Amino acid sequence: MRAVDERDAYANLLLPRLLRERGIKGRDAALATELAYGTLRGLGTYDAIIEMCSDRTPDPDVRDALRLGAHQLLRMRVPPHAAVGTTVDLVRLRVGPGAAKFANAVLRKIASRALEDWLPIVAPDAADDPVGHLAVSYGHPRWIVSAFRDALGGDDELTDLLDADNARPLVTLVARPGRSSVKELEDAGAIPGRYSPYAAYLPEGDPGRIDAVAGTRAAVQDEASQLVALALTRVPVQREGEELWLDMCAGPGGKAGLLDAVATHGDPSGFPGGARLVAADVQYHRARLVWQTTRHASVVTADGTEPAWRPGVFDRVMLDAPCTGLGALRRRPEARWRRDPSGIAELGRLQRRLLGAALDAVRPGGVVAYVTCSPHLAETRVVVGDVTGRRDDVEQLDARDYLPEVDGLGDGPYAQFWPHRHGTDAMFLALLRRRS
Ligand SMILES: C[S@@+](CC[C@H](N)C(=O)[O-])C[C@H]1O[C@@H](n2cnc3c(N)ncnc32)[C@H](O)[C@@H]1O
Repeated sequence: MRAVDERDAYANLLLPRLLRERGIKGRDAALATELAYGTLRGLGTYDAIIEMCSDRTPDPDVRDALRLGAHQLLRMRVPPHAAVGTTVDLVRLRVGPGAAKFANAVLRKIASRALEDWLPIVAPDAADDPVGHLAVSYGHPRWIVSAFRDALGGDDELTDLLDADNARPLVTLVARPGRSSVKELEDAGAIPGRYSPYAAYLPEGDPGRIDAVAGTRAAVQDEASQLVALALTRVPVQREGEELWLDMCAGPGGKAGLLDAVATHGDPSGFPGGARLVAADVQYHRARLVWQTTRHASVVTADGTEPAWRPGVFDRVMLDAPCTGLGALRRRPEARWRRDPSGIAELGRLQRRLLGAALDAVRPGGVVAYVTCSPHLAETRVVVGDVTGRRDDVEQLDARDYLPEVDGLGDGPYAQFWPHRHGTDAMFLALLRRRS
């Protein structure tokens, strides 16, 4: 908690390391993970309740301990005396006896009500301020609730989505075609995925212990990430001989890993195999990760907006654009509090430039997949609409036609995945063909 607050650490990277280093395993590791991730997700709600119960602003150390205590008292089945006792002990140890007394008083007030009784007190009234009400009740910043509501086109599924964001996601694996198989992952304890022919869900345990994952023949990859890459490979393009593909923003290499395998070995439900993949990323260290993940791809460090390749040479281009990542909040517990809507305009300019460059890179008749791991309209439809509106050489395909195994992707021509509908990240896909 302190590392996340003080040095912007990523909890999902730091915590597994801390657990390993300290030899914390099994149920203790599960408890520590729920404490850290659950507390970070619910910060907005807990801070509002803590403020209501305190007569002064707590120091950062004390505030983090109170947040941990609030999560145990309000959302976990920890007995109240244990939640209060351990939190007070922690404050005494880290800060001192005065602060421990203060923490004890605040926690006792928090413990006096259940979460459903606190929410009407701390959250704005639903009738006056529906977005503010949901923001506090479901632990999301207000601007994100608004963005989700706009992207969903209304309120009907909004609470389902916010709930899904607060739930622990299943670990999804991809068995890279030609290199591993779902059967191999099943033998290691995974369950076949719902949509992607290469997906398997791992109900428990560390994916790193699976041989196929350790050997990069399989990897951890969200199912929607797999499907948007497969959709790009399923669009027919007329070409005799080997196709040339580009993954323009490839780091760290999730989609490139799958594209590389399909390019080489083919996909029984679509592409027959026989393509070469060029994978680029502007950051050298991210390009290196792509290089480690792929087998046959040519990997380059390159800025997609200042291409290192000739225009009009690729048959298929994957543009998995840098974005806010609002579609993957369930994976990164603290991310929702760190993002800031002011960054969207600048990201939007980069997304437009990259999409223009992707369309220039593809040959007439070829196809571009524009993908974001965000459902925010300013990063999805608005970007695609602006860029295609300024060109007369682009035809938008109905992306849903290339994902026949998945329902509920929206009204088209885009495909929008949702955590509450599909159990995946909220990934967006537009498929654009360059006119011949
Ligand atoms: C959403 S991530 C891509 C994730 C990747 N496709 C995967 O599946 O693992 C976006 C990537 O774009 C890269 N990027 C940002 N600006 C870029 C640019 N101008 N040219 C190329 N890559 C860029 C970032 O370094 C980052 O690795």
